[in-house]
Parts: sequence; C-alpha cells; structure tokens
Amino acid sequence: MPDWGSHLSEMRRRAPLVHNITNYVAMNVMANVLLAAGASPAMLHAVEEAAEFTPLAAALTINIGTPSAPWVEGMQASARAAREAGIPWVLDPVAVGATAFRRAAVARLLDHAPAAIRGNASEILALAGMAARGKGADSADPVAAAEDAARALAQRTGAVVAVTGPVDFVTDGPRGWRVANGHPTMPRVTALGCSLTGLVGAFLAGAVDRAQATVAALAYFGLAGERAGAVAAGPGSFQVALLDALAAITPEDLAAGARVEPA
Ligand SMILES: Nc1ncnc2c1ncn2[C@@H]1O[C@H](COP(=O)(O)OP(=O)(O)O)[C@@H](O)[C@H]1O
Ligand SMILES: Cc1ncsc1CCOP(=O)(O)O
Ligand SMILES: [Mg+2]
Repeated sequence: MPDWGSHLSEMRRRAPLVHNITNYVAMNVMANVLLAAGASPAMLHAVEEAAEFTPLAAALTINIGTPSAPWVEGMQASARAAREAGIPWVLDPVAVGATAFRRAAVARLLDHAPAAIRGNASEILALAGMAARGKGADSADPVAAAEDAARALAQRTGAVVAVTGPVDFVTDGPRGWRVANGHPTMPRVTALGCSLTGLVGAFLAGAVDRAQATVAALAYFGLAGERAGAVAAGPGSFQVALLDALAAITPEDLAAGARVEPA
C-alpha cells in the first residue's frame, strides 16, 4: 500500500503556490484551507492578468461555481498557459449539468488537458454525458453510480478523475481507489469540495504519480473532516475545527489514518 503520508510531506516541503480561479462563495475558505495545509494560495481571475500569472504558480485550479463571460475567458487563457508551461491544473465542474453556459465553458476547458477533474457524483455523471440528478452545486447521485462514468472520462481526457461523496472514488482509467475518510457534516459546509480541489492542485505540484497524489489529498482532507467532526458542535464550528485539523495532521497521522482500498 503506498505511503499516503509521503505526499503530504512532499507537498509541505514544496509549499506550492497554487493559482485558483474560483467562485465568490469559496474564495476565502479555499485560501484558508490551502494555507492551513501548508500551501500558498493566490486567487486571481481577471482576463487581463490571469494567464500572465499562471506560469508563476506550481499548479492551477479552475472552478466554474460563479462564472461569467469575462471569467470564462480568463479561465481558458490560464488553462492554455498552464498546459504550455507544463503546470498541472485541476477542473472543478460545479453544477456543470445545470446550464448550457456551464457545459459550453467546460467543453472548451477540456481542450486544455486538465491533470485532474474533481467533482461530486452528479457533476461527473453530467460531464460524462450521462443522466444526472444534481441539485445546483449539490449531488443527488451516489458515488457508485458515477464510477464507470469516471473511468470513461479519465480514458477520454487523460485526466485523473475524483468523484467525491461519502466514499470517494479516484481513477486514472485503468487504476481505481476508494477513499472512505470523511464526515457527514462536510456536505453541510459550503465550498469544502471547492477547497478540496485546491488541495488536489497543491498535491499535484511536482507529483510523479498524479493519481496517487490525488488519493492522498482526498484522504488527508477526509481525515481532517473526521477530526473536526469529533470536536465540532455543528457546521459553524466544524469549518474552524477543519482548518485546525488540516494544520495539525502530520504525514505519520495520514499514513496511519488514511482509509484507502484499491477499486
Ligand atoms: N456524506 C458524507 N460523509 C463523509 N464525507 C463526505 C460526505 N459527503 C461529502 N463528503 C466529503 O466532503 C468533501 C467534499 O465533497 P463533496 O461534498 O462531494 O463535494 P462538493 O462540495 O463539490 O459537492 C470530500 O472530502 C468528501 O469526501
Ligand atoms: C453554493 C455555491 N453556488 C455557486 S458556487 C457554490 C459553492 C459550491 O461549493 P462546493 O461545490 O464545494 O459545495
Ligand atoms: Mg462542488
């Protein structure tokens, strides 16, 4: 079994600058999650500067949570710049099944070869062209229903595909893993999926095995959720406790606490 903790120690050694083009809802918590983990976030989206900034970063994440036409042009330019610079970038297709505008934006972004795609089951099903029961940014499909779609999407795009939920599923096409770490309060706090996408970016910076780095990021975030859930009185204090847990977890904690099985 891989040493999932080694990915955390390597990420903290690099302390990667992660360029995030993300949504209004997630900006603050996503930046705090990255800082608590040991990475360095920068949230920039203006079409006038995004692509100029991307090559300064070790990873890029693109989240379509609150898009508009100028934002989408900045996303496209940064995705192109990341590919040209050989920088891994992660797509978070928030509510991609909800509108034609989101589907068109994502279709263009996939032309720029994301290293990874992280979404909930309804988003991954929709992205793979399957029937999906998403409810805005939330999922109404079980992760298990999206596993085949995730494998097909990974084969089609060459990206690592992570489907998150009660038990996460990660695949690069041929290989697969299930990550059982997590807590039921997590879906009750907004932008934690977005924040996890940022963490995937941080773990992918410099990673050799991008699929295993993605698994490690999901296990780390889920383990932090378990520790937060053990002390929090509700969703409000959960978010604060989650930041504390992310900062406190050591590579040894992750190696011992990761609940990952081959799929
Ligand atoms: N019911 C659940 N039980 C435990 N962990 C969960 C549950 N739902 C989501 N998570 C965890 O919450 C985080 C965010 O995932 P998710 O809610 O699927 O993303 P999104 O917010 O994009 O829909 C992930 O770490 C995932 O494993
Ligand atoms: C509620 C909402 N609306 C547009 S973006 C957003 C946040 C979604 O965050 P997550 O996908 O991590 O739950
Ligand atoms: Mg989401």
